[in-house]
Amino acid sequence: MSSSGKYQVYVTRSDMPQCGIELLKKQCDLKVWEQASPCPRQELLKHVAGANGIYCSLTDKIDKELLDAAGAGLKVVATISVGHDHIDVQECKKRGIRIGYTPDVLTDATAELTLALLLSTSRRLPEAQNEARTGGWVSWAPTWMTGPGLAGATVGIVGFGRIGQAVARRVKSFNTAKIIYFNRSARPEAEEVGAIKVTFDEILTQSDFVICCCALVPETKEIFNKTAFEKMKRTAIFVNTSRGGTVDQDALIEALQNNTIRAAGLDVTTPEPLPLDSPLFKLKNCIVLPHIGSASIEARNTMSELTAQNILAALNDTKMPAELK
Ligand SMILES: O=CC(=O)O
Repeated sequence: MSSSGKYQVYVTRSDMPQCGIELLKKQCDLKVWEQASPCPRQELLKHVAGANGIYCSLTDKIDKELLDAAGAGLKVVATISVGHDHIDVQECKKRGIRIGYTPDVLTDATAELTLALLLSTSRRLPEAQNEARTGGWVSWAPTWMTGPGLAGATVGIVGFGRIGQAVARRVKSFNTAKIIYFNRSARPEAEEVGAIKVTFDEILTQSDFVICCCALVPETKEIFNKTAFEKMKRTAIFVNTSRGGTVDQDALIEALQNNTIRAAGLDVTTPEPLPLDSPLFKLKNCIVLPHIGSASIEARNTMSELTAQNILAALNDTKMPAELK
């Protein structure tokens, strides 16, 4: 606690949506990294000292070293993200530090972005816009700027949690022929959209569109590797809105360069930001977005409020609205 008798919360960047920050201010003393960019590691280690709560984002690595730097008074780490691969969950559990995250409230936004990326990639929107702007649009042409449609296609979804399901519901409205999914366990929600559980190999070999929506855990690290891309149809479109770590990126680059698959739409990469000299930026058959899956105004505001509510609940030893168990 600070000298005012209030809990101290460290906020790792200055541009967190204010609605959450205002909630916290009413009850806590806030220290905020002064820049609208990730707090550099050494600064972060210094600034978290004595904090009872940390409001962080997916760019902050919350590991043993950071927890040590915060000290024994730390009760809660709350991330403004649904993904939590940046947090050493076991280490937090061991120390009795509770973890807050933001499931559900970003599901629609992320599913919307996934569909936007899917359609932009298949129908080549950035390439087409570039042609229109730079004189490539000479006349309407029957085979120019064509790409595969979703109607009649088989769509494979890897990871059938909240976001995978929301993607499936949206995809279905495009009159797809079949939706298949790969997930650790069968999901009853699949029935609603007629999605069928298959093996990972079946996803690869049968899908016209392969969409990665799974969490990054040891079992999903680089599941999209050279072998996986080679099993996909040569006409397949690959979309990733989960984490860059699910993909062996060099293998993907090779698959795109050699037309082993048709195209890829990526909202996530390794590393982030993706260096400007990455071959991915040079490929016409690849769209790279800067990790904006949840970036609807509404979702980001709600995520910030939920992050604040998670912190307040943990500091008051009550039920957190979204605690990672
Ligand atoms: O990637 C975004 C999130 O995990 O919320």
